[in-house]
Amino acid sequence: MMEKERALLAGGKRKGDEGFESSMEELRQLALACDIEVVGEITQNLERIHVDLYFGKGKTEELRERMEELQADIVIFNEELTPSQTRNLERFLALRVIDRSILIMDIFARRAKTKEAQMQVEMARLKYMLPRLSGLGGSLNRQGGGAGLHNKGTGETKLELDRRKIEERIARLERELTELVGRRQNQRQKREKNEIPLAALVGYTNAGKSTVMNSVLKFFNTSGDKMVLEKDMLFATLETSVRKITTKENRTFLLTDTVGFISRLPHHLIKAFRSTLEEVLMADLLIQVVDASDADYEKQMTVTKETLKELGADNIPVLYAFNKTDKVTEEELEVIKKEKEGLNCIFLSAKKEEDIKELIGHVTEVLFEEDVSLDLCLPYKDSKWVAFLQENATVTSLDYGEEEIGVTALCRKGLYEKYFKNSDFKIKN
Ligand SMILES: Nc1nc2c(ncn2[C@@H]2O[C@H](COP(=O)(O)OP(=O)(O)OP(=O)(O)O)[C@@H](O)[C@H]2O)c(=O)[nH]1
Ligand SMILES: [Mg+2]
Repeated sequence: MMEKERALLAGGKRKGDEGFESSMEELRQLALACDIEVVGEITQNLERIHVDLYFGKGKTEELRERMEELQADIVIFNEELTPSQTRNLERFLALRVIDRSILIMDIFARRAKTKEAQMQVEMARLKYMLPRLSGLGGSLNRQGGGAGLHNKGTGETKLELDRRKIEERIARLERELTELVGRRQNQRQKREKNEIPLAALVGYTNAGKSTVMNSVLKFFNTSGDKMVLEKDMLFATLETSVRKITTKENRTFLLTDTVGFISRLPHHLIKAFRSTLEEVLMADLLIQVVDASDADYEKQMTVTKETLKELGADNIPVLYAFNKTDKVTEEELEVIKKEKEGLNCIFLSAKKEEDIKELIGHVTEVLFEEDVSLDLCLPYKDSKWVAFLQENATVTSLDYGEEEIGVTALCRKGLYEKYFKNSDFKIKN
């Protein structure tokens, strides 16, 4: 078996950064998920980040000593380092220096299963690498006899070549991704035409989105749609999956499971996954799943809110689903309830049938609140509209008369306006 890399974690705490300790713990989890052994941690209260080495000189010296002492192979910083910080630190420590972004991208790369997710991760990694290439170039130059970074040596030529190759690869990935996304948008347009409402499960990684999705499938679906992966690990889900849900009242909507968010998500990754998360932008309702049993749930809600904003999804109504209530005491629950008074929220355990039913009750209430009730008399030549309504609305009664078919149905406002409002149909009420 290959020996695991031994890592020292490093982080600087800025004034007022309440979530610092938990983000260090999260960094540890991220390292574990990358099969890295964490041998120690070094932190400091920082007034400001130093441009050249992240920490000040003294602390960096201490870092070097600690690494030697613990026989660490790498150091992992808790936030994204600039290309020059990485370069300077690697020179100073003579060891590999990585950061939180690399870990997250590495995990995404391991978990990506679909072609699209793999391409997105590759693109994020290449974009991260591009400005950092000169680091590699630097070492090439050193091999070539200590030439400086800006000298036109053989190293520089090689560097240019590498850079061009990467740029070409990025351009190609971008083209292919645009094509894929275009294809998906077509599917989406079809859906829009049908006016089936869409609710998206969003939230922090490991909050229980996929578990909620599976429970909904279990308790509401008869068509045996495929379950999604739920697991106690960071970023279990990397692609969005959409499933059709039909309630007892015969109301149909789409539910989508999405990639989880995390604090300090690498910027390139957000951009790369934006197309996947476009499902979220299309949603009529966001169900934000919150792990109520996590001491950091507040912070996680803030991060989710910020990420949604960055994606441009901050104008969609949100239903907050405080999950894992089976893991918290009555008292703790009361505190959260008081704290969140006034928010549109619901408390549940994803594993309890009655809770899931209540959740779906709320969801349908929001999704169908603007429904219009239709009462139509259709001549037999227009009977195809019966099938249309059966497919796209909730038909509540059908009456086959001698000349006409009487149909009553609940349909979405958009559907009503598009097909029925200004039509020649005889509308009863
Ligand atoms: N006790 C308890 N555990 C839960 C509940 N909901 C989810 N879990 C557990 O929490 C872990 C994470 O669940 P997932 O559904 O995979 O979380 P996720 O939000 O989809 O996570 P990512 O896909 O990584 O973003 C799993 O081990 C679940 O079994 C709940 O209501 N109660
Ligand atoms: Mg998931």
